Amino acid sequence: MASSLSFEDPIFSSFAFYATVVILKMMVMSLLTARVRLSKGIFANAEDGKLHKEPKVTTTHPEVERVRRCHQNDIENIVPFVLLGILYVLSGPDPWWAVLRFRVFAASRILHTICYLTPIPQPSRALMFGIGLSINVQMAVSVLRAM
Ligand SMILES: N[C@@H](CCC(=O)N[C@@H](CS)C(=O)NCC(=O)O)C(=O)O
Repeated sequence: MASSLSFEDPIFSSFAFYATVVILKMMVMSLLTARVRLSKGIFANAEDGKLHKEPKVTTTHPEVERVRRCHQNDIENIVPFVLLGILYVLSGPDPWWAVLRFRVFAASRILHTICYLTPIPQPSRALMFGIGLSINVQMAVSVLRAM
């Protein structure tokens, strides 16, 4: 049965919740990057460090770049999740599977960040990335099969 993009639709309502959770998580990465920059005095542009005691302008600091890569990885995976998720909801998926997919995706992205920033040895991060990617592929296949 087809679903609709209404909060009264339980599948869309679940999607909206988990999509918002992962979007907020992704937005937090900007704040984390700023925090690492300020604590280390590392800036991407000369004008950014004007108020810092000992500013250093570089785009190769390992800790700053790690947070930035983590943010970039979120963008590569969470943007497709949000776009595919809308199409997936409209394709009328099985509610149990749909909610499970949204939950597993959100958990995998939160754990991916923890693995990246801690850092926890591989293949933990690769596994979390793979789980999230697999959910996106599953939703894409469901959408194509609904045509
Ligand atoms: N753009 C990614 C594509 C592959 C990917 O996302 N791999 C996962 C698991 S190893 C990852 O966390 N990559 C680290 C990253 O994107 O910085 C990369 O360059 O690694």
